[in-house]
Amino acid sequence: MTSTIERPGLQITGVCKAYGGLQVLSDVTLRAPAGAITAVIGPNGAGKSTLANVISGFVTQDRGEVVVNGVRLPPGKAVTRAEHRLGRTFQNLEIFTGMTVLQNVAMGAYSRQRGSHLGDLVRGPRARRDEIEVKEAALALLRRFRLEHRADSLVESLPFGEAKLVEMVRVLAMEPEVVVLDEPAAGLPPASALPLAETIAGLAEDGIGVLLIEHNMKLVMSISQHVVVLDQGQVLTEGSPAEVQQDPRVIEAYLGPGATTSEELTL
Ligand SMILES: Nc1ncnc2c1ncn2[C@@H]1O[C@H](COP(=O)(O)OP(=O)(O)OP(=O)(O)O)[C@@H](O)[C@H]1O
Repeated sequence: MTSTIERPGLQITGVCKAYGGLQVLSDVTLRAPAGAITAVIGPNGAGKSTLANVISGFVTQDRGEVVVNGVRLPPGKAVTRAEHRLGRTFQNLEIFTGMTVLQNVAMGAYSRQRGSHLGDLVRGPRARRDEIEVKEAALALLRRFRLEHRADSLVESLPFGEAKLVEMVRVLAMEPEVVVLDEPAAGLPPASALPLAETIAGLAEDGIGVLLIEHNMKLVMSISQHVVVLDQGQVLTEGSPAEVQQDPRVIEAYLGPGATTSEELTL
């Protein structure tokens, strides 16, 4: 595996975005290096989802750039992200209903191949070879995440937690260098928190740069190496989980002026 020095991961520099008169992101600069979990936290409306949308090309920034391993990503072009090895999960689950779990995961692998030889996928012996490879890779991922018994189930028949895991596995099938996880714990029962934490930590151990956008502070503080706090579209502060939890500005941003307890940030 290449070293993290050769693969610097995700770099966001000076990103600005306004909707009408509302400045939603102001000069946001942060980095999510390969092999580590970088969390973005902040109160409701801080701009976290907008930032995820800018990174993944669903929203076009007014200024600033998004770079993955030294390559600048074209603003507002979500379809290019797979070829730049950037994957993303969504706050509101994005899965392909009407398809099986295996087909969902295989779609991730196909999107990786799309740039190279999509035409071949629908004709010729190479197409059949590719199809077999894609299926085997998808099955291997399902085994790794203990989902192989669900391979032939329609994805909409799964419990919510497993469907979310399928979404993540589909992203991994793209063999991403960087993943943006938008509130992976949202809607999950508390019992799912530990396996989810292990899954996300495993991505970083595999060398992926993880940008984790999350409201669940216990999850964030237990697995992140670096935490960036957004407030009103600006980076309020950043540091280790311990530093951020103790920062009076962070406590105030979450709990209001005059607050002194960090209880809510350590839940
Ligand atoms: N398409 C849009 N048009 C106008 N305003 C928008 C649009 N998208 C987001 N906003 C506004 O931008 C601000 C930031 O929203 P965003 O969803 O990015 O925040 P967030 O930190 O993800 O919030 P939450 O934690 O509640 O998901 C909010 O005031 C929101 O109303």
